[in-house]
Amino acid sequence: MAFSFVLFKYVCFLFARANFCFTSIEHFSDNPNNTETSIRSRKHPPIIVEIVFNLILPHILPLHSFLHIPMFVSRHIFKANFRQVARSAAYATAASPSPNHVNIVEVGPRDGLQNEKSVIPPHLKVELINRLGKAGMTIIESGSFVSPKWVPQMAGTAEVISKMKRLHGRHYPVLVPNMKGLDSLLDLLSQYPQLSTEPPPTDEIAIFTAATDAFNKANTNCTVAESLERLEPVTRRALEAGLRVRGYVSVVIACPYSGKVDASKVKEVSRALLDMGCYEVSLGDTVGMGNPSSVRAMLETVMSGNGGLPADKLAGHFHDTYGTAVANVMTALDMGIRTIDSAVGGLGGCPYSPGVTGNVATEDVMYALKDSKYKVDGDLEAMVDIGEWMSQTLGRTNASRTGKAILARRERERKTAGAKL
Ligand SMILES: CC(C)(COP(=O)([O-])OP(=O)([O-])OC[C@H]1O[C@@H](n2cnc3c(N)ncnc32)[C@H](O)[C@@H]1OP(=O)([O-])[O-])[C@@H](O)C(=O)NCCC(=O)NCCSC(=O)C[C@@](C)(O)CC(=O)[O-]
Repeated sequence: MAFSFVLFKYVCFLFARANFCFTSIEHFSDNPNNTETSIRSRKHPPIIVEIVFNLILPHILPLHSFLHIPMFVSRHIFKANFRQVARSAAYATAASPSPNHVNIVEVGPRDGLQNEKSVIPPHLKVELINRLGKAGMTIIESGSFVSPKWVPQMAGTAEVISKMKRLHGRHYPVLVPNMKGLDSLLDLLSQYPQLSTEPPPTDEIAIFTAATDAFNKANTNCTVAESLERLEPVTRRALEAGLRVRGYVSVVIACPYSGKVDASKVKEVSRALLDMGCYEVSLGDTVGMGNPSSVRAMLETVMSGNGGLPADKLAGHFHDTYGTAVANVMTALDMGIRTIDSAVGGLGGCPYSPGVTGNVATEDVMYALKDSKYKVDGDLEAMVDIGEWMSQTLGRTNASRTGKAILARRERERKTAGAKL
């Protein structure tokens, strides 16, 4: 009997300690500069469980009880404060090991596939994401919680992100256009046990708007101002749920409906997204008409003058319609930007920009930065294999110049080796 009593006391104590550790993780993860722990700490036990285990039981069975009251109080005070901080301060896309480390946001599974003619089965998307993770991609945009009536290719995202292999320390953002999309995502996340050692399906959403009303109406059926109004509560709720929020501004150079874009509008919309709580804004040359000179001019306007945005809050997102995407990436890097969106095999297009070709190929970016002062994560040879596999599977031409060159080199080497035998 006495033994059982002591055992019970220790179980209570251990539970309280575990709860305290868990609380500490949550405080830490709410620190916006920490990107690693947030995935394990979206929720905490119901308050009644805490009261029983942290306050009542330790007093009935007084063991380290002096610790529990301050723990309980601090937990509930700090929780609110850290959330405030999270909203206004900044995450980094990833903790960059050096000032010349370039973060690649691999957008192939989302931006790359959303414009395919046929609907791609979830298992194929899962396979693509798994291969990209294995090849060392650290941020993989994995799908969209948008209306399947608008973008049928993104249907099944919940299944994809539930089934893909989630690697620790990686991020798998998904696009969310409105509260309905966020509701669906949060519903899914609520099914994952809070103390699981498995990362949840995602810890990040991306919201999107544009620099022109015409494009935004075609893309999301509302003006830019209306979209910002719609996205503010979505962002707030996502941050409260412990998710990272990234923003996109489309058509930063040219709009397929209204022509040349005023860069000061790009600056204004980007600022609005950062003020809302986005940790970073990706500037999309959606139609791929930019060249180094227009990209530089746009970035100069966005980054300088009154309310200029810092380079570490911006990312470059270039489509390759005119073959200038790699040059535009180099221009953005030269201007201090260190996050680039790209898609394996140069997959992509945009459903609301007819004629637009894919994103800059990840392989081409990796090759362009090889032996330079810039460093990127990932295995180029493995990415070439993935780009070729995906292109063949989709029955499309591999759009990566580097991919094709490396495949040709391998073929030559294979023939030379065969001839020697
Ligand atoms: C924003 C809406 C929904 C407005 O579309 P809407 O028609 O105005 O919305 P609604 O609220 O009237 O709803 C219409 C129907 O959609 C449903 N619905 C509504 N929301 C959702 C949702 N989240 N998930 C699932 N279903 C949804 C809703 O329930 C309803 O269903 P019904 O009653 O008719 O059966 C729509 O315009 C939309 O989904 N647009 C998404 C477009 C898109 O995904 N574009 C591509 C991504 S952006 C991009 O590629 C650019 C980027 C980021 O890569 C950067 C660059 O290159 O520039």
